[in-house]
This record gives sequence, structure tokens and C-alpha cells, in this order.
Amino acid sequence: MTDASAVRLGTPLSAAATRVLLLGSGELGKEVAIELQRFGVEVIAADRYDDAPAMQVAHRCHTLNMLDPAALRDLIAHEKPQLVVPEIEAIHTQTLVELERDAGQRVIPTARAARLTMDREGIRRLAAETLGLPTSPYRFVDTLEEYRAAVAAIGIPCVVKPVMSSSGKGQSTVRDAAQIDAAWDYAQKGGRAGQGRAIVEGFIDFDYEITLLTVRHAGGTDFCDPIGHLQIDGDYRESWMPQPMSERAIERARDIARKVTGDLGGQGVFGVELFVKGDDVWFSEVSPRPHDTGLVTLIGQDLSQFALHARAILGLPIPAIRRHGPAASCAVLAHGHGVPVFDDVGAALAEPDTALRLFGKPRVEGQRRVAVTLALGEDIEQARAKARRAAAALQVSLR
Ligand SMILES: Nc1ncnc2c1ncn2[C@@H]1O[C@H](COP(=O)(O)OP(=O)(O)OP(=O)(O)O)[C@@H](O)[C@H]1O
Ligand SMILES: NCC(=O)N[C@@H]1O[C@H](COP(=O)([O-])[O-])[C@@H](O)[C@H]1O
Ligand SMILES: [Mg+2]
Repeated sequence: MTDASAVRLGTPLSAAATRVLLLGSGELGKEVAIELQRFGVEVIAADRYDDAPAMQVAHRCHTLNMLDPAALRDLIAHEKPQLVVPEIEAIHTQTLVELERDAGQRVIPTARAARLTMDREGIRRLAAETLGLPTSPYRFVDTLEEYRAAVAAIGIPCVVKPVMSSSGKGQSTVRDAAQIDAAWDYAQKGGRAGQGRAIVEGFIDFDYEITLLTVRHAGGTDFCDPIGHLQIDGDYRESWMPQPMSERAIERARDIARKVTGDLGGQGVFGVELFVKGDDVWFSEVSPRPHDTGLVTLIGQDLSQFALHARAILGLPIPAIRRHGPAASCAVLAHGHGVPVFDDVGAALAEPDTALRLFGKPRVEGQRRVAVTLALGEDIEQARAKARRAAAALQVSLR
């Protein structure tokens, strides 16, 4: 019996190859590429710069501006992939919508999911207004005047973000009136699309925040254990699993995740970001792809989020996800300008049950995540402390 959603697996570089095109080739795509390679998939990696991490483990690669509709269309026409797998948000997603609609191009999880989540407005309106999920109060604004009125209406503290940004770029929290105008200027500079629309969100005073990895696959929808995480300036620094939660809170979290991923549809891993206070849960946003905080699954589970994504998109079964106990990850950032060089890698791996990934990013200009350390422990605190020690032992310099 053949499953309608299953992709036939061929031999790479032959006429019968199963070709997957990754749009975005960072550290997350690199792990997806490795998992796809294990199934004999022909992997094509694309990004805006040469020698991106996933390009280093792909069969072929392309450097292009993926926000350029003509360039994106030409690439897909040239490579004719069975599956297009977005790895970042900065893609001309309307082109994907058109190719899916007019040419039956398969996009993971769906072109609509990629389009809605590239823009905070798309996903926020879907979650809050269409699906009725609890979110922070919010307003979208285009001008300084509208922005000041929104801050007055929502109140301080509030969080200001460009509608097109990720990893905290252009994001700030306004804690007193003196910070209002600076937050607007920062949002205008930090967006992917340059100046433009921003969202003002009411500040949620959560006890903790989680990513609920949700995998939609041929056999149904499954959840990983909740991943707790620490963010600094809107960017992930540490994550751990399983985050302890009340019965009521985890039920609510799964209910929200089921609704939002069910609406977005398709197959693959989703990172559903949620804020939790007591038994209350708010939806924040969702990645229709593996999540940076989900790097912890590289040590916390037998099938990492990347392995789960590969299986789900190829229509392969996921009969069980085995947990390895309390696990943690710690991001390693490099600051300055140059090519990363790692010393004392041995010291970072000296303790039992530790691992790491050096991403192979070709250069750093300013601040960039270049590696992650991973650890298992008796409990979450121990796992986190071990992952932090490994990160501190790793010496990163820029040449
Ligand atoms: N309304 C809010 N109330 C409280 N904290 C918030 C709010 N919005 C964002 N944050 C904090 O900022 C972090 C980053 O926000 P968000 O996920 O929206 O940004 P992002 O740029 O999309 O990040 P990423 O791409 O890494 O997911 C959140 O994980 C949370 O810690
Ligand atoms: N929060 C989203 C996220 O972590 N995305 C991951 O970071 C890469 C971009 O890194 P870069 O900015 O160093 O090029 C992306 O390609 C993806 O792997
Ligand atoms: Mg986020």
C-alpha cells in the first residue's frame, strides 16, 4: 500500500532523485539537510550568502536574494524540487503561494503557512481574530503618530516590533515614557523590509515561556515535551526540556497548538511559542519549521526536531518519540568582525552527556550565533548548568 502523502525516495543525482530545496541554509537547515541526506534525498541549499551552514552539507547550492520574486521563481523552475522547504521567514512567500496554486508545487508545510508567518500581522490576526486564541493585546501602526496613540491605548510596559523581523531584530520593550520614541526608531531600522509597519503588544508578565514543538505527519499530530527558554533582547540564549507545567496549562498549550497548526495545515514540525502564567496560556507566534529553541532536541530525544521534520515532510511514520531525560542547550554568540575560530573544544566536551554543534558560519559582522552546546542532567538545573559550562569553556575568536 502506498500512502498518498509519501514521497518516493530515489537516488540523489540520478533521474529518479527526490529533490528538496531548502530556502534558508542556517544552523537549523543544516541539521534538516543532514537528516534528509540519511534518506538519500538530493538536497539543494539556498540562502542570501555563500557557504551558509546547510550549503556545506548539501548536494548543490545557490546564492540569491530570496525576497526577489523573479530570482526565486527562476531557482524553483531550474531545480524542479518535489518539495520546497522554507528555513527562514525572509522569502518572497507570495511567489510560493502562486507556484503552489498554479503549478502544484509542494511547499512545506503549505505556502499559506509560510506567507502568514512571514508577517506578524498575518499570523496574529489569524490566531486572535479568526481562531479566537488568547494573545497579548496588540495594534498595528504605520506612522509615529499612530504608534504613539497605540502605546497610549495599550499602556506601558509594551513591546514594539517590526512586522517583518525575527530573532529580536528591531524589537524593544518600552518600560517608561522616555523610551517611547527610541523604540519606534529601532523598529524602523531593524525590520527586514526596512522602514514600515510595526506591532505594539501589551507586555505579558509571564511566569515562563515555552516552545511546544508540534509535528503534523502522516499518522496524525504529536507534541514534544514543552521546551522552556530564556530570551535576551528577543533572542534565544538557553532552552531546556521538559519544562514543568500544570496539567491545565499543558492541556491549554496543546489545545492552542492543535488549533493553530491545524489551520496552517500541511506536514512538518511547527514551533508554537506560548507564554504561561499559572494555568493561563497566551499564544505568541509560530514557526512553520524547526525552531532555534528546539536545538535542545538534538540531545533530549531520539528523533530530534530535524529528524521529525524530515520524516514528516517525506510522509514517513513517527511511531514514537523517545525522551532522554532533562536536557538543555546554550547558544554561543560571537561578537566583532571576522571568521570564527574555536579553541578548547575539548574542554567544552569534557563532561559526560555533553555535545555541541559548530555551525560553520563563514563570517561574523557584529553579533551572530555560531554554535550551541547541549547537555543532559539529573534535573533541568543541572542540565542547564552543564550546557552553560560547556559554552563558557568554548573559546571563540574572530580572525
Ligand atoms: N508581548 C510580550 N510580552 C512579554 N514578552 C514578550 C512579548 N513579545 C515578545 N516578548 C519576548 O521577546 C521574545 C521574542 O519575541 P518574538 O518571538 O515575538 O520575536 P522574534 O523576533 O520573532 O523572535 P524569534 O524569531 O527568535 O522567535 C519572546 O520570546 C519573549 O521573551
Ligand atoms: N530565530 C530564527 C533562527 O534562529 N533561525 C536560524 O538562524 C539562521 C540565520 O542565522 P544568521 O542570522 O546568523 O544568518 C537561519 O537560517 C535559521 O537557521
Ligand atoms: Mg519568537
